[in-house]
Amino acid sequence: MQQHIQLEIPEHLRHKDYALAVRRLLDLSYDSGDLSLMKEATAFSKAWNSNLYKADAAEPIAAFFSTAEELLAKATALLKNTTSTTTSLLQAVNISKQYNRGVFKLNPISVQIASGNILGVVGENGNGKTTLLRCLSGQLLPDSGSINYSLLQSPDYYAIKSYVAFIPQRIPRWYGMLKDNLHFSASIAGMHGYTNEAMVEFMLERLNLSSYASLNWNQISSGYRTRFELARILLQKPQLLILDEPLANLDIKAQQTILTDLKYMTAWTNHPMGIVLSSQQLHEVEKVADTVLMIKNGTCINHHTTEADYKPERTIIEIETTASREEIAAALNAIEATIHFNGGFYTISTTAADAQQLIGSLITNNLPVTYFRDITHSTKRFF
Ligand SMILES: Nc1ncnc2c1ncn2[C@@H]1O[C@H](COP(=O)(O)OP(=O)(O)OP(=O)(O)O)[C@@H](O)[C@H]1O
Repeated sequence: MQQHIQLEIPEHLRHKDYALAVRRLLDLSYDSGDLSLMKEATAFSKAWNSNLYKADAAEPIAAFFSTAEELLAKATALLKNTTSTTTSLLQAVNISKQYNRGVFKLNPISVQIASGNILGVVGENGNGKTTLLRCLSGQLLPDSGSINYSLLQSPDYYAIKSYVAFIPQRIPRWYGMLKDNLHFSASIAGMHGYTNEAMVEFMLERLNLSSYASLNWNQISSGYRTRFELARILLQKPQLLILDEPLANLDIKAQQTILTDLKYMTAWTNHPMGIVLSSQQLHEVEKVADTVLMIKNGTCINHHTTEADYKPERTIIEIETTASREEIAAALNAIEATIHFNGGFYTISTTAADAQQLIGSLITNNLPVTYFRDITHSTKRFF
């Protein structure tokens, strides 16, 4: 369970996870709903990112801690007694889709999405992830089945468009200065004057985009384009955010940052939201998704919440090692297991031991293991 944010921040400070503490203070200020506090938190984060709180490389100066504590106290006093509750946002039952051209068919799939939750849709290229996401976002009409947008009284095209935001893999280009586009979007969402200014500055800082705000589309990489689009969409406060392959253009560090940020964002009490994202990065998605749906050739082959309801019969691990198959088998001793090699790593599967016993056996026998992962509960076991 996610710790209450105002209790979490002192822990981050104590453990010297300063950058995370600053990001969470921004979240806390947003939850307070107080614009002037958000402005203060934004200024604090900007000062941090400009190294103004670092006299030398080692530790931040005292003003960093006093400002952080002051912001924390102000936000805590302002917070309404709200905890993020889970509300159903969308229920799709047996939706299917076939295009006029081609042979691809999305076979009947049912999904439910609630606020505060992330649904990860995983699968390899061309298996139907985008088709499903476009159906859920109202861009494609399914051939059969039904989609209920739970909080919408009359789900016409415009109502669905403001309820569900869809960020495609290839984002249409923006014209002009990036921050001007954000001010424009905020004003369409009804934010003017001081509110518009404060919200755009906040969103830029929260997504670590402030130093790129005066650039234009051609001057930023595709990873930053995704983040700018995310900032633009968040200013419109959709109930449901659907992202198609948001990790595709990001390096591994940026992938992890955006996934944790998305997880934090679903817990914003000031703007509760559900998220659906598609990806081929199964391992990364599993770390943050509450539910993972795997699609193969247009069919959902696995749909599970991660993962109390799944009782595995076999233990499955994958390892990377320079040892041979024979050496692995010898190191496993009496544990009867099947060993597969895919050219990169070995997959070991057994009903006779748990993951600790397997890896314990390999390590005790001095096998040089450079990577290990227990995939017993992972969707990866279906690959
Ligand atoms: N408008 C269309 N008309 C005909 N076929 C289409 C159309 N859009 C997609 N397809 C086909 O449907 C199949 C599934 O495509 P889809 O984009 O949903 O898969 P995906 O899992 O998102 O793949 P990727 O990861 O490559 O984006 C593919 O074979 C694709 O060529």
